[in-house]
Amino acid sequence: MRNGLCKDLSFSKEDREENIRRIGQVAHQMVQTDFIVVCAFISPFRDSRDKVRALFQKGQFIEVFVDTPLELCEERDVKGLYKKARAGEVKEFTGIDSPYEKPLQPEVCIKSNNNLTVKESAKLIINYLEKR
Ligand SMILES: Nc1ncnc2c1ncn2[C@@H]1O[C@H](COP(=O)(O)OS(=O)(=O)O)[C@@H](OP(=O)(O)O)[C@H]1O
Ligand SMILES: Nc1ncnc2c1ncn2[C@@H]1O[C@H](COP(=O)(O)OP(=O)(O)O)[C@@H](O)[C@H]1O
Repeated sequence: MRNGLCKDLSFSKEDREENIRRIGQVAHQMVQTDFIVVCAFISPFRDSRDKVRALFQKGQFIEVFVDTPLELCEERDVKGLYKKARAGEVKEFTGIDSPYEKPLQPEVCIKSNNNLTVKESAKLIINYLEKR
């Protein structure tokens, strides 16, 4: 999305809101035509997530919170961006100088610091889908 449909957007609060709004609209259109859509975006603002949720029928929108402490994100630092953010080379970086509002009642919460493998974490989502 950020390479295409949203490439005009920055990481300011307003642009992140617009990013998630567009993503929600596209996902909604796709769900209308019977796609199952999986989105993995930071979506740091509760209000933006709730607005997307409101587009869908009850039970159609499943919020998965991958709950990872900042220290662990920084330890993993897969792309070296936390280091750059700490050095002031990347601005408005989530968790450093841009906020993240934790979901209050996500359908699924995956604690990423409890030594589960990626596969075991994914299984928690599958379990939720199978049970409902
Ligand atoms: N300042 C800043 N803050 C947060 N993230 C940043 C920033 N700059 C770049 N990136 C990279 O952009 C990807 C996250 O974009 P999202 O569209 O998910 O963000 S948001 O939902 O609009 O907040 C994510 O990339 P991927 O890991 O490739 O998904 C981030 O690493
Ligand atoms: N249990 C786990 N759950 C999720 N990611 C994990 C776990 N253990 C290690 N990792 C690693 O954490 C990193 C997550 O990075 P990334 O995919 O960039 O996440 P995000 O886009 O959500 O920030 C990957 O390198 C992944 O292998």
